[in-house]
Amino acid sequence: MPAKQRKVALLGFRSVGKSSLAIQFVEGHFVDNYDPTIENTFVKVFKLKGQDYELRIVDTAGQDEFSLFPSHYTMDIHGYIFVYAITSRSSFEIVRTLYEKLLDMSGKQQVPAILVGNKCDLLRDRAVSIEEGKQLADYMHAAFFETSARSREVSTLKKFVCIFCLYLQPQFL
Ligand SMILES: Nc1nc2c(ncn2[C@@H]2O[C@H](COP(=O)(O)OP(=O)(O)OP(=O)(O)O)[C@@H](O)[C@H]2O)c(=O)[nH]1
Repeated sequence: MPAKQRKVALLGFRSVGKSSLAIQFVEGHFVDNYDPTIENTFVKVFKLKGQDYELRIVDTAGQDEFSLFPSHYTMDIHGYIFVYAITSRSSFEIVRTLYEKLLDMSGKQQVPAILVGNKCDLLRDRAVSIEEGKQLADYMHAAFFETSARSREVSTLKKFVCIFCLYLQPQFL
């Protein structure tokens, strides 16, 4: 059976750990230094329930409320991973704005999305509660996870990739 192609985009504020999550998932290591992304695509091929998948992860540049939402992210993407850092209130608040911009630009009422609260290894610096994360995820009709690229919560990363590969709603494909 040929590999199924899937493409997801990582969206969120600057420095929340989008690249770190992608690198941890695809290459299996943590990058300590901060190197702002312009745009990068990671590819991972793997088997899930007997089916081969070729997953492309588009790592986007950090966005804020003033950024113009790049229109090409509204096309040819199977699902979106919105990332904030649990240590940054502003990174959490920006997610709703980005999500609304995406809906507005794509003309859709809903998109397949996962909300990820990253940096959960920094519990002492927590600025966003799990409850708030869940509430935002409900608003977005998204699955919700807290994770850490640093402490290798790879099982969590696998979980959300599985969601995109197996359970995407046909109407969005
Ligand atoms: N403690 C901790 N630090 C992290 C984690 N994830 C990323 N970082 C650090 O946060 C900084 C930013 O990480 P990046 O992965 O470059 O963030 P980004 O969202 O891709 O940033 P932009 O390219 O600006 O959009 C780096 O110094 C990482 O080492 C995490 O889970 N825990």
